[in-house]
Amino acid sequence: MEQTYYEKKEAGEAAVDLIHNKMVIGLGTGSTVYHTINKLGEKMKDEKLDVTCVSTSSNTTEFAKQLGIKLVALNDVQDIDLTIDGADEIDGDFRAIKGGGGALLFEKIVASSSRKVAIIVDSTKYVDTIGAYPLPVEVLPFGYKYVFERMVREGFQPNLRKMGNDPFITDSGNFILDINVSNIIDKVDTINLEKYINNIPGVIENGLFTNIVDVIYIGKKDGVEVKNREKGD
Ligand SMILES: O=C[C@H](O)[C@H](O)[C@H](O)COP(=O)(O)O
Repeated sequence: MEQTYYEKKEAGEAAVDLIHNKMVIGLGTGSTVYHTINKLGEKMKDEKLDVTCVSTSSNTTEFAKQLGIKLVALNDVQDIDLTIDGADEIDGDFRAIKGGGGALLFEKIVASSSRKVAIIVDSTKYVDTIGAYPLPVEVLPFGYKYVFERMVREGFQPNLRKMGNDPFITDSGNFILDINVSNIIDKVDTINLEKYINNIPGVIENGLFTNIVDVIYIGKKDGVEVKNREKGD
């Protein structure tokens, strides 16, 4: 088994231990959460676990349905007990970059609605400082060129994400600009950067998750390391 795959599986499955009967669970998106969803499906059958889930993407919805996992719309729950999701990068300050798969908008809304957020990653994604991974920014197709040009002027070196020859379209019908924040991430307050980008007219959301993550599960070759955020951080 490839090392990264193994680490994703270990981390994804370990986080299922956080799920208990009658909980409302936010299910993230991607190849790491795939293992969480799969394991949850098994646990629901084996232990007759009764949980209700909220999905963050059409892909996750499809997979969870195949496993018979009970899904409800976010608007139909009071709040979410726990969300489990992957990330493209995360650091020791519990700052993450998400959206490599294009699901950042629903992921951020679901994570923001959750009492607890667990991020599951393989060891390559746990870094000293986030920023090497391009930051996904979801933009409205209307006038996206304005946002693009502004990003160029401000040194963010944007790339319009493509699917073949066409723009990649998110589940909400928007485009994604992948921008470079590697030069500034250490020079600015990332909470302000997250807000600054979202304040540009036409930007819907960006993949910086600066003040949301409570616990990180890192898959490693010799097991899973769990890092809990200190209260008050
Ligand atoms: O849009 C996608 C999400 O933010 C994913 O959670 C993130 O890209 C990590 O995905 P994966 O677990 O497939 O590496």
